Amino acid sequence: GLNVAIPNKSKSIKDYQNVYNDIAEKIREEDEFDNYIGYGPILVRIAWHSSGTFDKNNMTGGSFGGTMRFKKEINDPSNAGLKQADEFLAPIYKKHSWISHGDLYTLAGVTAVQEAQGPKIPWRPGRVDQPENTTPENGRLPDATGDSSYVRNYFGRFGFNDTEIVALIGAHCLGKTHLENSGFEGPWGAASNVFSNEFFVNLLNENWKLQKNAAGNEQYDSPKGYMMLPADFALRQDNKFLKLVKAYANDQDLFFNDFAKAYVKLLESGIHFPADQKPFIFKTLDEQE
Ligand code: HEM
Ligand SMILES: NC(=O)CCn1cnc2ccccc21
Repeated sequence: GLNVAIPNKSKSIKDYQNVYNDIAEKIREEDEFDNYIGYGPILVRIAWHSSGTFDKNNMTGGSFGGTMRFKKEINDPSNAGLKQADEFLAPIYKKHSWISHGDLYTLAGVTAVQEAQGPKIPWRPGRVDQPENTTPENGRLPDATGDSSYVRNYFGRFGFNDTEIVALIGAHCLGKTHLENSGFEGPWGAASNVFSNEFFVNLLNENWKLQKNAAGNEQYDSPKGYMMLPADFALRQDNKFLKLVKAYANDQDLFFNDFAKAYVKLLESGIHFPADQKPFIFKTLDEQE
């Protein structure tokens, strides 16, 4: 059924900014993680994967219940590598255990985008931890080998349109694929921890070659050592997606605005918030110097 947010009346934006700051400082502190990419990208991924189990057809899954904390969900093969994000957040939860896990995972994803110089992501608390038996079954996250109709159909389960789909996948400007996690590898070039429209610029401008990687999976590789998943490349292979890819490659502000809106919609999928609950917009560490 529909999940109704229950904001903690005793907590203000100050309390949540403190959690944001602890996450942001820990990201800065532990900068050597994953060959100096840092924890930002996998915090974005755990926020997306905890939300990405939502299914509007039966109103199950999504970020509300914080079920990523349970073995069944974190051990989903689609979540390979995300235990490191969960372990990163454990001391944050220990210090602020008044927060729900659903709010913590999504707030971490907001913090990571903003601290990577990305757009401001308005965020609302009120997710309530649900018991282990509400954990959705494995297999609700997308397949990296999908084509454009697979991708459009997959995100249709959330009610996302083409603009929201292309904008969201632009988060692949962050981090990298790891053979041991997903069976895809790269980029060998400097994977980025700065949020930008580079994913779209590379997708359009690089000289891509489809080839088998060391795990025997096909991926697109470029002479500069960049890579794209088949599901990434699918955005070039559909006219409506391609139009959006070009728009974002040529206008980073447009990408930032559309990404912020779609990311909020993703992180809040399946949740009803009180009409009068205004979102919080957090300051970055740099803005609080
Ligand atoms: C068609 C949809 C998508 C597919 C098939 C997909 C697939 C993947 C795969 C296979 C990886 C590599 C994981 C690893 O090997 O460590 C990855 C990483 C990542 N994904 Fe996606 N993804 C999709 C959509 C999204 C969305 C909507 C977001 C966020 C809004 C996102 C954010 C990320 C980030 C930040 C990483 C890098 C993680 C790291 O550096 O460890 N992805 N994705
Ligand atoms: N800069 C790169 O070539 C890596 C970009 N990239 C493409 N698809 C991706 C999927 C996840 C993380 C980074 C990804």
